Amino acid sequence: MSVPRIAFTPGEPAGIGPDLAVRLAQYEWPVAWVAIADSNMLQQRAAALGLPLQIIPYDPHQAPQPQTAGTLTVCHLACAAKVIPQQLNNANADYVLATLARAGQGCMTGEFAAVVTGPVHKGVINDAGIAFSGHTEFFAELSQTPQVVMMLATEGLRVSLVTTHLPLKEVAEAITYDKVLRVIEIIDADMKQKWGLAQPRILVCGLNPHAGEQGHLGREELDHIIPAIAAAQQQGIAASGPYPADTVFQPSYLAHADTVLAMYHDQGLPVLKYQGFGNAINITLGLPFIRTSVDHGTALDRAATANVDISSAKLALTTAIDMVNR
Ligand SMILES: NC(=O)c1ccc[n+]([C@@H]2O[C@H](COP(=O)([O-])OP(=O)(O)OC[C@H]3O[C@@H](n4cnc5c(N)ncnc54)[C@H](O)[C@@H]3O)[C@@H](O)[C@H]2O)c1
Ligand SMILES: N[C@H](C(=O)O)[C@H](O)COP(=O)(O)O
Repeated sequence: MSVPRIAFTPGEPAGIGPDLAVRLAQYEWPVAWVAIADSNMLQQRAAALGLPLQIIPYDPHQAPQPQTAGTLTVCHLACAAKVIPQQLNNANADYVLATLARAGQGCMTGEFAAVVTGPVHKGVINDAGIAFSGHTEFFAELSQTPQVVMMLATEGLRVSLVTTHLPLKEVAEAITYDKVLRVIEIIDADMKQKWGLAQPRILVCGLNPHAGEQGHLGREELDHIIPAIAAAQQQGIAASGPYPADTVFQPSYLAHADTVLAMYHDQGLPVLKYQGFGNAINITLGLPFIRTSVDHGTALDRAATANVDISSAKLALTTAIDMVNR
């Protein structure tokens, strides 16, 4: 059986992404994983951390081999400016996006079986004059996928989102029948495929307090969410709701859920991160390839220090491997 090859993008070079790459490389892995990054910058980070690192230049024509401890295969893309850990520099924004594009294109051609992403700094990319809201939207656009779904998962809880990185004042307008139904369909299909669940149970939140209180606190439930749930049910999908978001995150509801579908970022993710920050991952559903990610940001203050928890990065890589094998 051939060894899968998985791309890893460390993301923002001044943040902890390079630390994650160096520290993951201290372990053996049953797959070939290829860091798409500046190899000099990674070598410097290893030196700053006092860790051994043998960089192997990536050759796409060589048969993938399981990664041995202390080695890191690197597809070298050069940073535009010298990287100083903990100091953002918008001169490197294009470099960060080039690493994502290289990984996404490699996934689409079958060169990589999956991509695992480290954290990027959305602010510095926008400061460089490039409109960017997140990996989720970037990979959707790159692969010309009209709708994808952000899901974060930790032990005992998975939260999916209808809208992702959208200003709050635009959320209500974005909650439409078509969008909610399509998101439910993607979750159903992907959870069957990626987790092997026969009938994923999707608990759908309302948008408004108390799920709209029969229209007295907003009409999005009556006009869009309830009809979308009904249409999904007619297709045989185990979607239910809408549930008030302040009620649904309780053990009695979660016992009957494979995922909770929140309407917007900060309706669902604070609960997930309260439960599992550092031991959770982010997965993009609906893409034509597998993408998993860490659950945290660039943690600039910790770059090139010993105070970096790599649990989420490990989980993102092992989950990608499981998904590839499935
Ligand atoms: N996957 C991603 O690309 C991703 C995810 C979330 C946030 N971000 C971006 O990261 C930037 C900073 O965001 P933030 O400050 O809200 O969140 P953050 O996750 O970077 O930091 C929040 C807190 O958690 C700590 N922390 C984070 N990861 C850690 C780790 N692995 N080990 C130890 N401590 C850790 C940080 O030091 C900080 O105290 C923003 O630009 C945001 O957009 C990116
Ligand atoms: N919304 C994510 C979180 O809070 O963890 C994070 O911003 C990353 O999103 P992307 O995977 O789209 O970059």
